Amino acid sequence: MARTRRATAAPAPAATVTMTPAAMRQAIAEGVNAILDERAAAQQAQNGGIGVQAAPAAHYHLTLWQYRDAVVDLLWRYEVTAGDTPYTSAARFEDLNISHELLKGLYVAMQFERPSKVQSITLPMILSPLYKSLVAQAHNGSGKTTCFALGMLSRVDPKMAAPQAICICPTRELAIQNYSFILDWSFNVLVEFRIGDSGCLKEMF
Ligand SMILES: Nc1ncnc2c1ncn2[C@@H]1O[C@H](COP(=O)(O)OP(=O)(O)OP(=O)(O)O)[C@@H](O)[C@H]1O
Repeated sequence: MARTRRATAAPAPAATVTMTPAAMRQAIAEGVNAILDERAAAQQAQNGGIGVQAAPAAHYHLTLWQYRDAVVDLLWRYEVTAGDTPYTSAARFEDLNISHELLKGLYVAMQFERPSKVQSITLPMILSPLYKSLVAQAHNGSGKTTCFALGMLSRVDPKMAAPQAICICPTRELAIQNYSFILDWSFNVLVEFRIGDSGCLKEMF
């Protein structure tokens, strides 16, 4: 149901809009309010024209959570602005500055069809100039590992036989998990990966 309602209130397409974070927050608030207004109107119609009371804050947050997909979709429609550099979110992996080998890994080895939401927003920031630092937060299993793995691999030069990227993990288990993920999808990229501890780093450099 939320999807149908959202379609009627669709904002302008990404290509025409550049937004600051504040303007984006405002647009999200307006989008969510529009959804809530429609919902209240529908309830009012169901109640024979009797209006419903304004939602208390806790209820509003709960509703916002229920409509999180709508919020993310609204976010996704706009250009993402980081500092003074605007990035357009990517709908396809081909829209990104990634090599043929890495694309093949995504499509053939991993069988991904298109970027997840966190990927579509963060990958343009990681893969295009000015290559700014990025801190991203998203749900478990939303595709964050692919973001930083792609970021690392796309900046490595396979012709240079020297350590070029380090992925620091809080536990050895996570390091092993990331290692096997990267091995799986970068099967055709001529780069060597090692897993180790601080001693291993000394040895490598
Ligand atoms: N674009 C995509 N299309 C389809 N599947 C994907 C995509 N990106 C990631 N996945 C798959 O979704 C699963 C979770 O991805 P990933 O491990 O990158 O998420 P995560 O956000 O890092 O998870 P966690 O927070 O648990 O570390 C994996 O099986 C991965 O292969």
